[in-house]
Amino acid sequence: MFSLSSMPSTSSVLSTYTTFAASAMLVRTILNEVQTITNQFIPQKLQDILSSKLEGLFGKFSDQLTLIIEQSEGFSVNEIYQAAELYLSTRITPSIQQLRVSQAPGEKSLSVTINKGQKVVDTFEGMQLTWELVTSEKQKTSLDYDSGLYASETAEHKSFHLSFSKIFKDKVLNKYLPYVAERSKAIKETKKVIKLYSLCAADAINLDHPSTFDTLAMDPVLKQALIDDLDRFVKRREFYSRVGKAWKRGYLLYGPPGTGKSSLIAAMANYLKFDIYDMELASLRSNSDLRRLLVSTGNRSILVIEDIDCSIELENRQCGGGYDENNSQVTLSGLLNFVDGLWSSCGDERIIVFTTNYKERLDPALLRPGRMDMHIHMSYLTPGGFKILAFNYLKIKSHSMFDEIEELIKEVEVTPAEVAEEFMKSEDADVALNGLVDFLLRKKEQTMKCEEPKVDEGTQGNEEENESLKSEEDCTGQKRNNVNKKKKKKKKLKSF
Ligand SMILES: Nc1ncnc2c1ncn2[C@@H]1O[C@H](COP(=O)(O)OP(=O)(O)OP(=O)(O)O)[C@@H](O)[C@H]1O
Repeated sequence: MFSLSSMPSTSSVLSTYTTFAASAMLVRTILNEVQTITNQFIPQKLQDILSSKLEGLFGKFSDQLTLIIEQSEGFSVNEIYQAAELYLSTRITPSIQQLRVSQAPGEKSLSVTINKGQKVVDTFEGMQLTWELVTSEKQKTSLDYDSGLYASETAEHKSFHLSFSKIFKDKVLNKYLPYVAERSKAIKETKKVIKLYSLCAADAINLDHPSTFDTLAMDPVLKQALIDDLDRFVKRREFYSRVGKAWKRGYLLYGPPGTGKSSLIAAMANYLKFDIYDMELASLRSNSDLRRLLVSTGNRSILVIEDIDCSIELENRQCGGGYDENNSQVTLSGLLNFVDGLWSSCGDERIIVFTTNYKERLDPALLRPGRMDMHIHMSYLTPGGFKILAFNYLKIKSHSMFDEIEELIKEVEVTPAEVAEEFMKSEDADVALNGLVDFLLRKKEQTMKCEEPKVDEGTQGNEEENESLKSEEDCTGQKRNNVNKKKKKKKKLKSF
C-alpha cells in the first residue's frame, strides 16, 4: 500500500540533485520517479505544470546545458544526429554496458552504436561532455491506401542529449559539433564501399580490388609523387573555386600491357575512396548514352577512359563498334568535348584517368595540361618492384637468389604481371624463385635469338628482311621494340 512517507521529500530530492552536479537529465529521471509514484492521485495536466516549473527551477541553478539532437526534424533527417551516431561508435568505453550491432547488406564492417539510456563521456579541448541516447514513443498516423483509412501506430523516436558546462556553449556549437561532423565524415569514408560503374553492367558492383599503393610495384619516387598529388588535389576545394577552375584532375597512365595500369587505378580508388566509372569508348552506342553516363557520374569519382589509343583508331573507324541506331558515331573528340564541358562543370572532386599502351600514338593536343595533368609511366619490372612483388606473394624481404634475379631483371624486359603469374605457381619461396629464374632465362634466350641477325644467302645484311624470318610467335614483342628502336634511329639520322 502506498504511503506518503515512502515518497522522497523535496529536500532529499534537492540534495540528491546537488550531489550529481545539478544535471538536467538527472532531474528528469527524478521527476519521472516522482511522477510514477504520484501518478495515482495527481492529474496529468497538473503533473506537467509541476514538472516544467521544477525543471525551470533546477535549470536556473544548474551550470549544465543540454542540447537535444533529434533523429529527424519533420520529414528530413538530422545530419548532426547521424554524425553523432557514427562518431560515438568510435568513443565506446568499457563502462558502456549495452551496444546495438547491425550490418547493412553489402557493408564490410559491423556498425556499433550505443543503446538507449547509455552514456558516453567525451573530452575535447579541456571540456567534458556527456552524450546520452534517449528514446521516446510517438504516435504516428498514416494513411492505409488499401482501406482508405488512417491508421495509428507507435514509433520509436531517438535523440541524443549532449550535456556540458554552460560556459562552453559557444565552443560546443562552433568547434565541437563541427569537429564531430568532420570526424564522422572521415569514418564514413573509411567504411565506404567503393562502387564500379560500367556500361556493360546495369547496376554498379562493389569494387573488391585489393590493390593499394603498398602492393603496387612501381618506381617509388613516382609513386610518392602521385600520392602527394592526390593529397594536394583533395584538399584544394577553396583553391579551385578561387581560381575559377573545375575541381578535377587528369592523369595519363601509359606503359606496356601487364605493368599495372588497372591496378594503379584501383589503388587510387581505394586510397581516395572514390567510385570508378569505367568507360570503354567502343561499348558506347550513342552520344546520348555517353551524355547519360557522364551526367550520372557522382562527385568524388574516377572516370576511366581505357586504351585511348584504340579510341583513336575507333575514331578512324578501325576498332569497330560505337554506332547508334541513327549511325551517329561516338568519337574520342566528342567524348573529350563532353568531358571538358558538361562533365567538368556539373560536379566536384573528380578525377579522369586515361590509359594507353602507346603514348607515342597520342595527339599532343590530347596530352595538354588541364586534361592530363600528370603523365605516369608504368614500366617493366625494376629490381625494386621485384622486391615488392616478392614480399606481396611470398612474404620474403630477402633471399640468396635475389641478386641473380635482380641482374636478370635488368637485362630482360619482364612485366610485373608475368612475374606475378610465376609467383602464383607456388607458395614455397625456393620453388617460386627457381621457377622465376627459369622463366627469366628462357625470356633472355628468346630475346637474344630475336636480336641475332639471321644470315641467309641473298638477304645478308638486310636487317628488315632478316626480322621477317623470325618466328612471329616468339619475337612479336621483341620485334616491335626492335622496330621502334630502328624507327627512332632512322628519325635521328634524318634530323641530323
Ligand atoms: N605494377 C604492378 N604491381 C603489382 N602487381 C601488378 C603490377 N602490374 C601488374 N600486376 C599484376 O598483374 C595483373 C594484371 O595487371 P594490370 O591489369 O593492372 O595491368 P595493365 O597495365 O592494366 O594491363 P593492360 O594494359 O593489359 O590492361 C594485376 O592484377 C596484378 O596482379
